[in-house]
Amino acid sequence: MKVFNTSQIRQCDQYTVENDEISSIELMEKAALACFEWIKSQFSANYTYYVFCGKGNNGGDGLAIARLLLEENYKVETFVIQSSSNFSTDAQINFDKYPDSVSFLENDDFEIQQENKKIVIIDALFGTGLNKPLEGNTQKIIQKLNHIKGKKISIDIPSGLFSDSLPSEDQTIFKADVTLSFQFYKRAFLHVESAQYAGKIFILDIGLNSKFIQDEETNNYIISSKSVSDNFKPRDPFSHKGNYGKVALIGGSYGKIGSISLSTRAALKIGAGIVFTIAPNCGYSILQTLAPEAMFISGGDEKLITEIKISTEKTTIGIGPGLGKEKLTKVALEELLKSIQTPAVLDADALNIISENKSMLNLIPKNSIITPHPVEFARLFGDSKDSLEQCELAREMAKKYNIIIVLKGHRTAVLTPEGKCYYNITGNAGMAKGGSGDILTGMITGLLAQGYSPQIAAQLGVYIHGKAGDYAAKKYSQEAMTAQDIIHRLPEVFLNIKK
Ligand SMILES: NC(=O)C1=CN([C@@H]2O[C@H](COP(=O)(O)OP(=O)(O)OC[C@H]3O[C@@H](n4cnc5c(N)ncnc54)[C@H](OP(=O)(O)O)[C@@H]3O)[C@@H](O)[C@H]2O)[C@@H](O)CC1
Ligand SMILES: [K+]
Repeated sequence: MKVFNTSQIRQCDQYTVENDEISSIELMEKAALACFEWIKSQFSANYTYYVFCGKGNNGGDGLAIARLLLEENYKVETFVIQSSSNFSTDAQINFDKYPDSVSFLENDDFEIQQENKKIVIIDALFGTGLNKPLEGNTQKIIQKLNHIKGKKISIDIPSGLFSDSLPSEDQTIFKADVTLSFQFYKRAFLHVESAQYAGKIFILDIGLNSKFIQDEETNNYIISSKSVSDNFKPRDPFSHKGNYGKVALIGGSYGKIGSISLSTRAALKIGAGIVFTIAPNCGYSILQTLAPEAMFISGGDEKLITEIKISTEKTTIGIGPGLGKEKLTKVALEELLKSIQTPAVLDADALNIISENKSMLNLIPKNSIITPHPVEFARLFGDSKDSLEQCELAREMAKKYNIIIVLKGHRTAVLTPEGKCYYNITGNAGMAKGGSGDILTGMITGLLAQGYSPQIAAQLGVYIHGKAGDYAAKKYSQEAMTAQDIIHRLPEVFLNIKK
C-alpha cells in the first residue's frame, strides 16, 4: 500500500475529480459519510457531539459530518473558528447547507458541559492544508480541547500535525483517541513522535482514482496483509525438509543462551526445514531441551563463541542474539563474514561488534538483512535528530552498503538498496520487551532459508512477527505477554494468511 505526501494526495484528489464522475463536493460528502458511518458503528445516540470546524476543506468535512449526525437525531453542537480566511468553496457549501446554527469561535471562551454527559469531540479544524504551526487563538482552542474529558476523533489528521514532517516539542496539536483518515496513511502516522497524537488510526476508502494510485510513484509503503498473502508460498504437498532450507543461528554466551534459543525456536516455528544452533558449550543442554528439533554445534568454548564451524555455502546464517563482544568472538564473526557469499541476517551484538570496527560493514554480504533497534543503528551510522531523519539515513545506508535494513521501532521500517521504505503496522507495545528482537531474527532467517528473497523475507518477517504479537496480546494482554508467547501465536497468523 502506497504512502503519498500531501502534494500527491492533493493531485490524486484533483485527478479523481477530473477523471471520474464525481465532483469535489460529492467527494467531500463521500468522505463525510464514511466518517459518519464509522462514528455510528462505534457510538450511540447517548453521546453529545461537539464538532469543531475550520474554514478549509477539513472544516467542510466537519460541517457535513455534523449535518449527517443531526439528520439522524444525534445531539450536536457545531463550532467554526472565526478567522480572516474565507471558507473554501466546498466548506462554504456545507456551511450553507447546515440545518442548525453554529457558534463562531473568536477565542477559547466556549463551554462544554461535561457533568453526567458522554461526549465526543470531533476535530475538523485543520487537515492536510495546515501551512504553519498553530498559534494565538487556534492554539488556545486546541489546548483547551486537549484538557476536556471525552472521546476525541480527528478527521483526516489531528489538527496542528503536518502530514509529512515531525512536530517540534512545543507545537500544539489536537490529541485524538481515533483518527479517521482518508484513503492513505500519512507519513506522520508512522513515526512515534507524531503518531502519538493520532491514537488509533482507521483508513477510510473514499474511492480516489485507482489508476492514479497505481501509476504515481513513491518510495514509501505500508506492508499490507494483501502483499503478505500475495508473497506467501504455501508448502508443496510433495516436498521434504530439504526444500525448506538449512538455517544456522549463531549466538548466545554465558547468561544469554535464552536469546539464541528464542531465535532457534522462531526459525523452526516459521517453517525452516533444518535448523542448527551454534552456541557456547554451556548452552548445549538448554538448547537441546528447549529446541529438540534443532541440532547443536559447539561454538568452541564453554562460555562464548570462539569458532564458527559450518559450511556457509548452503546454509542461511543468522548471527548476533546474545553473542557478546569478547575479542575471540569478534575474530570468529570477522572470519565468518569473510567466508559467506550469500545473504545473511545480522542482529544485536553482531552489529555492536561491527559498530566498534566500522570497516567490517564492507564485509557484510550484499543483500544481507541487518535488524538494528534505533540505538544499535546510531552506533553503526551516527546520531539523528528524530526517527524520520533516522529512517532517511537508513535509506541512504541501505543503498550505500547494498543491504536491507530492518529499523526496529514503534513502526518498524524495512529499507532496501533501491531506496524503498516499507513500514510495518502490525505489532503492539506488549512486544517492547526483551527477547522480541531475538525472535524476529530467527523468523527472518527462517524465511530467507525457505527461498524468499531477502526483501520479502524481511517484509514477511516483520509483518508476521507483529501479527503474532497482536494475537499474543489478545490472549495474554500486552502487560503479561512475553516474547515466547509471540512464537506460540504463529499458528493463528499462518492460518489467517492462508485464508
Ligand atoms: N484527500 C482528499 O481527497 C480529500 C480531502 N478532504 C479534506 O480536505 C482537507 C484538506 O483541505 P484544505 O486543503 O482545504 O486544507 P485544510 O486542512 O482544511 O486547511 C486549510 C485552512 O486552514 C487554514 N490554516 C492553515 N494553517 C493554519 C494555521 N497554522 N493557523 C490558522 N489557520 C491555518 C487555512 O487558512 P489560510 O492560511 O489559507 O488563510 C485554510 O482556511 C483534508 O485534510 C481532508 O480533510 C475531503 O474533503 C475530501 C477528499
Ligand atoms: K483535523
